[in-house]
Amino acid sequence: MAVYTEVTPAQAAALLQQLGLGELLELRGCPGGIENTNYFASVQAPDGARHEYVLTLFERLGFEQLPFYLCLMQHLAAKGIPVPNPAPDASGQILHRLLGKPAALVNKLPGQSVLAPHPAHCAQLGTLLARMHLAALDYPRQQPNLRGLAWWNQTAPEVLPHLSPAQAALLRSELALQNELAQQPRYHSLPRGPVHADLFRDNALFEGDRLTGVFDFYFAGCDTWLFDLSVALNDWCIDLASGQPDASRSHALLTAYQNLRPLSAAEHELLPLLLRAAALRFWLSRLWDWYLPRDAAMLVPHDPTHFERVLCARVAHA
Ligand SMILES: Nc1ncnc2c1ncn2[C@@H]1O[C@H](COP(=O)(O)OP(=O)(O)OP(=O)(O)O)[C@@H](O)[C@H]1O
Ligand SMILES: N[C@@H](CCO)C(=O)O
Repeated sequence: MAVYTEVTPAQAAALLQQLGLGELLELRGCPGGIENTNYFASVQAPDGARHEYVLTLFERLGFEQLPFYLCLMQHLAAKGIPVPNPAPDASGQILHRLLGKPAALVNKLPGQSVLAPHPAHCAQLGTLLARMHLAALDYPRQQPNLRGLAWWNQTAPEVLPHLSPAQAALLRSELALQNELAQQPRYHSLPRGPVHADLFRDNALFEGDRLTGVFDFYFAGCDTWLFDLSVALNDWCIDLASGQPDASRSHALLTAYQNLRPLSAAEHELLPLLLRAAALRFWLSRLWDWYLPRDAAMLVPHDPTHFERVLCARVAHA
């Protein structure tokens, strides 16, 4: 259960009152997630209707980074993209403070994650990803992807001492390749904008087979659209048992994405390298969580070897 900071019903009720949302009926600690404290809150609105919210206390992120993520969610929601919409107080503030920590209250999206997606699920995700990219084009705030190349370069030396010679060679050569790519004009020609950057299958919900929304924007940042697409392809379209890409799911996701936002010639050319970049990003972050846990009690690390296999598969297919 991801509750690192206990919130009492009275404390949650006071925040709901402050936001004018109504009376707290029930507060439940929320299972899943490794980064933040999450509670589900059932609320009776002043008009008597019952609404479900998610109360998040941010354990990793500070007050300075959060407006980028929360305002992006607000921007996308205002354009009809099914993402959680942070609730404002009377002065329009959507970043709150609870127990000294930054906090947000968002609507709870309906549905469940589909952890074994079929091509039809991937196609819906591809469509939504393209819609999000286009809808975020006029988002005015800037913040880099804080898990981008600069972070990879900074983090690699910390994890390298823990790796076997073969793993270290792979990490060094892939990092060198990405640093070289970042110098090239064709890389700088790629379209970019605010992107989710962590759109895994556990960050999307479906009701039956219908995609009802995506959430967890707390790794979002300005980066290439192709990187974001590659992150999604490396999760939704990979066979978890073998680490190998699944051709029919990849085709479905890419085709649906391109129906709304066709890839340029440079994007087609660079997709194999960005798939390697996206695999490297999550191999590195998982290695970092695995070997250098920030707080052992707080973090249940994901298995890094999965992304080592995905990276090897992407290198082999390149
Ligand atoms: N707006 C929402 N609507 C519905 N469910 C949500 C929403 N936000 C979070 N959840 C639920 O809470 C769980 C944890 O949320 P989330 O993944 O954001 O936590 P986290 O600690 O930031 O996770 P992660 O490990 O993915 O970084 C999700 O798996 C999901 O079930
Ligand atoms: N999606 C990340 C976790 C951070 O949200 C991973 O699977 O490594």
